[in-house]
Amino acid sequence: MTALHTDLLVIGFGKGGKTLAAAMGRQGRKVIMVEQSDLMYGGTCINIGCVPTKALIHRASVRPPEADPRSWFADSVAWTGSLTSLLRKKNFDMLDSLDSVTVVTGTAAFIDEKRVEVTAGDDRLEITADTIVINTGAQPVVPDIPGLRDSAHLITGTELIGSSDLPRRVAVVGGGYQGIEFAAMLSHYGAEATVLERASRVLRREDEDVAEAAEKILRDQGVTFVTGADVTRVTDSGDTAVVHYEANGTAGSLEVDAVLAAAGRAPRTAELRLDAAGVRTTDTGAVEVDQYLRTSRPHIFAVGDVNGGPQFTYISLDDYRIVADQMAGEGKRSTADRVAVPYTLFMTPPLARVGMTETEARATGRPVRVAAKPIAAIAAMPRARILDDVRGLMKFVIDAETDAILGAALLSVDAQELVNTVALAMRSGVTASSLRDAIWTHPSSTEAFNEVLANVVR
Ligand SMILES: Cc1cc2nc3c(=O)[nH]c(=O)nc-3n(C[C@H](O)[C@H](O)[C@H](O)COP(=O)(O)OP(=O)(O)OC[C@H]3O[C@@H](n4cnc5c(N)ncnc54)[C@H](O)[C@@H]3O)c2cc1C
Ligand SMILES: NC(=O)c1ccc[n+]([C@@H]2O[C@H](COP(=O)([O-])OP(=O)(O)OC[C@H]3O[C@@H](n4cnc5c(N)ncnc54)[C@H](O)[C@@H]3O)[C@@H](O)[C@H]2O)c1
Repeated sequence: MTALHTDLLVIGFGKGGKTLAAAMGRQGRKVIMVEQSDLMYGGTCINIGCVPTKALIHRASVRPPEADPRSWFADSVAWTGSLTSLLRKKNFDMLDSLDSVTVVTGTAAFIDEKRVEVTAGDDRLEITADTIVINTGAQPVVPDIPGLRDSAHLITGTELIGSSDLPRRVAVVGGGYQGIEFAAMLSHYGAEATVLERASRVLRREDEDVAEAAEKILRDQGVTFVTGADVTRVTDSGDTAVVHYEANGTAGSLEVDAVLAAAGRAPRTAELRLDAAGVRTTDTGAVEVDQYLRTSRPHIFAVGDVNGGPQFTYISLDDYRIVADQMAGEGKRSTADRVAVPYTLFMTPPLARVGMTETEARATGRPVRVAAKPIAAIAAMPRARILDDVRGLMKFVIDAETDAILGAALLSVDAQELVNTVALAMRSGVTASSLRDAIWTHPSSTEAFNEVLANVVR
């Protein structure tokens, strides 16, 4: 077995790890990046996550009327494949072009707290490192439903976006981010999508008025929701599967071509042999870290989905900043600094959120003011009419005493961009009145803030 020593070993080509590898490599440190698959250079987001899903969602919205939806789906999958290949190559080159960085393709596992073994077929490589960063991401959870794991019709999101064959009828198990985005996307391509969600409603993190508005848009578009659903069994029957469930005391079943597992993603640690290194995990199977992302072994860090934090690419990127600050900065940055972290659910139009919901704000006991308006009623936002989509609403939750913005829910065209302005305002202490009275370009979606923030509804 060959043995190497390096300053920094990164396990997994995710967002935080690759950014750290490039930054430390540019500073002249010796870095080894280990990635288990050459189809995953660049990690989940660009290969099987954010980028391909949003590309397919976008392509669904630009289908020419004369194009057959199924052929358009196949074309879109091919187009998306070219895009991810391009990004994968750029990501590989970003590290490979640095003299001090080596990319090793193989699966990493700890031998002890300083030594890691990388395996690729019969090849073995032993690496020792001063600092080790675990960035192995997460993997889909397939719920333990009788018949599901053995069903020939079970698919994950990765399989769905890699196949040019659009399933005609799909049961989506789980109504979280993946469930809703995939169901919305599939229905845009003409498939029948039914979301089976265990909880009593979808989007349960959102205020009821916001969740209802979003759900109505999805239902109008053709997505079916079964909430309070206990999926009891999946049985294959030739070319189709039958999904049996109980919801609100009633038994039901669905015959479908595919059953999509969208019931969450669990930290990926199984292959790492963390025990050998003395790296502890939490009850949920994540690598246990402190606010500086150090594991129970101080020279080993964990960044991204594997450390059990919010599963977003930009959180993995911020994890990089914290570890880089530990390795080469003042060591002050921590997860505790994070304020007003926004997120976007990419339905059409998108639902973006930041800060507290109205329910959360009222639960604090402070006086709360709510400013809101349906998009169709906002005269100062012709942008939505130009894009021919006036669905949705905007809602701001404001501290009635201090005028501070406590949170916002934006269900509208461009919401994925708008929310970043609101988040920056919240972080910078910009008041609701300042956001309301600011000068914005025209025609833009941001100018809606002039009108919505002036419309106090309660
Ligand atoms: C369908 C889907 C859509 C999403 N959409 C969004 C979105 O719109 N916006 C957003 O912010 N987030 C989105 N996410 C979440 C986002 O993709 C993840 O939070 C993010 O990619 C996590 O990055 P990471 O740094 O944790 O590692 P990852 O990017 O997951 O990288 C981990 C890497 O480690 C490798 N690896 C694993 N084990 C080993 C091992 N033992 N040895 C060597 N290599 C190993 C894996 O092959 C992988 O390449 C989406 C996720 C999915 C699945
Ligand atoms: N736009 C984005 O930012 C985006 C998009 C996709 C994924 N992601 C990330 O990926 C992560 C994983 O997404 P996800 O949607 O798989 O997970 P999730 O945790 O968001 O949602 C999983 C849903 O499945 C339900 N569920 C679990 N078991 C079930 C069962 N047996 N039957 C019915 N319902 C069941 C849960 O109640 C939950 O609502 C998310 O947490 C998110 O951070 C982000």
